[in-house]
Amino acid sequence: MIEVKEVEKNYGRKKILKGVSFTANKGEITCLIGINGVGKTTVLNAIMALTPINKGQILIDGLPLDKTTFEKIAFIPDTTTMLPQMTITEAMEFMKDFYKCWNQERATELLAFFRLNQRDRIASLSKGNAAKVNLLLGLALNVDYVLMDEPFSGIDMFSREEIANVFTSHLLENRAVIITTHEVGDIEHLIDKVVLLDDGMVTKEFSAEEARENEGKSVIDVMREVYQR
Ligand SMILES: Nc1ncnc2c1ncn2[C@@H]1O[C@H](COP(=O)(O)OP(=O)(O)OP(=O)(O)O)[C@@H](O)[C@H]1O
Repeated sequence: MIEVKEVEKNYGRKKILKGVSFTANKGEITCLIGINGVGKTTVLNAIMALTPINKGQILIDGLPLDKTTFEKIAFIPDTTTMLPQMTITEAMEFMKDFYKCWNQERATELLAFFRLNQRDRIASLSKGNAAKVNLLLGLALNVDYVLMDEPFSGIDMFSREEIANVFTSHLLENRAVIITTHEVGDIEHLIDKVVLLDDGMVTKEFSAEEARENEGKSVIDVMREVYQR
């Protein structure tokens, strides 16, 4: 389980996170939602210890962040992290050399899943295929926790559908996934838990299924109520 407890984060004098708390469990997809600049990426960066927090605590399987906890988490950013001249094969080889938990079999499966050509160079990829390569490189790691920052950003409808299919595949089974997205409609039916952020705080945390079944509300309906839009 990932536990984010009363996390506060300032950039200079600006308070970005003002006591954010939520949990993400294995076998569940937790979706962090909020308007531009509310701090969604900051939360993911804090979980990866890419940015220090000012207050609060983040626990992975009950333990504070350290070298061993990083081996349990894959971070899938919304930008390409590989060198543009690399081919997809070279990017995969780089990951294999760098991470002990690289799973080549799963990488090969993901190549086929996303119908990618491993000889293509990173620089030549469309935005949709670049996002799929990011997902491939992250999901091929044998880790329990996966953080995805805006995997659907700027991507056409068909690629978004292909990416959404990964959520119902065995590739995410038994993992805890935290995703940030503005394209809620694409994965609304796949989300287990929703964490709504506003003004540096969690304004609502709810089960998407319970909202659907008990109140007949979609995630977007609940968002409209909370944000009064
Ligand atoms: N390294 C940094 N230095 C200073 N301010 C930063 C830094 N990183 C982020 N911020 C600020 O922190 C706030 C939250 O940024 P963050 O990227 O976490 O928001 P977000 O919710 O992910 O936004 P978006 O939906 O646009 O991706 C923004 O006001 C941003 O300008």
